[in-house]
Amino acid sequence: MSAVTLLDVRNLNLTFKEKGKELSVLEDISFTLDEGEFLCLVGPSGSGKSTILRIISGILNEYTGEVLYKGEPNPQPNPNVSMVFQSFALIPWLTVQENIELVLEARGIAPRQRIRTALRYIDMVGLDSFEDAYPRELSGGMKQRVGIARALAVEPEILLMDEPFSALDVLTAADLREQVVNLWLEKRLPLKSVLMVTHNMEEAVFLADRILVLSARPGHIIGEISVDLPRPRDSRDKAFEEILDKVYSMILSSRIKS
Ligand SMILES: Nc1ncnc2c1ncn2[C@@H]1O[C@H](COP(=O)(O)OP(=O)(O)OP(=O)(O)O)[C@@H](O)[C@H]1O
Repeated sequence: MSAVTLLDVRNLNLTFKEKGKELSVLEDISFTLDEGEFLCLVGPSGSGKSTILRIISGILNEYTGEVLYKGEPNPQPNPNVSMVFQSFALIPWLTVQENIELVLEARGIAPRQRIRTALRYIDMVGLDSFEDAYPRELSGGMKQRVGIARALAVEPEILLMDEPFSALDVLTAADLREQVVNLWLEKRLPLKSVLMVTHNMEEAVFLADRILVLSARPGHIIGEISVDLPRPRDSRDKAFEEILDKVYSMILSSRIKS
């Protein structure tokens, strides 16, 4: 039985207009995200990776093309989609719990339920006893745990992640990567699929079922690589290295051609 397609992105084109100049950013981007899939988008800086996430999350809507969610036009915003940001995007004057409750309030969840849900997700990301801390009191890794808890607390089917680990030190990033993959694999949550943007090819091979490689701006998809490796993955395995080489070669060959 083939998997249900959650997102169907068709022929996205986007040109930003700034100070009378046109900047073509996305060129004919088409891909799908299936139920149960972890999909990574990699590509050079400026290739439009974040722009694709912003379109899917409904923040940007000046594109041409289509985004379908389960075969229907993607609602803007789509309550089944939430996002984790590279810069954490926490509100500095709110505590950990209040940061999470805020998104629940925006979704119309009643106060008591908000408290219960926020505490459950704070616990899930390993931050129990930090409910009352302010962002300034937290390390980068802890801030991103809050970012992840906040995104999961609205119980999305699709998690969008925009370079979520790139501002963290190597060990913290490795730890959080593993936790995210476990939360997704455990299937305890309504979360079905993840679409993640990263600069880090090794991270993509570690996490993804499938990697889409974007060209330099204007971004178009130059290739797709399936990562058919058992989990947990080890970057020192030969099969891992072979796939990583494929990703690098695809990016390098597109640079040589352009
Ligand atoms: N609102 C905007 N107005 C004008 N140009 C924009 C706007 N947002 C993004 N851009 C430009 O669009 C291009 C793509 O940006 P985007 O952030 O999507 O790329 P990216 O692949 O995510 O880059 P990076 O990996 O560096 O984060 C860049 O050249 C950026 O400067």
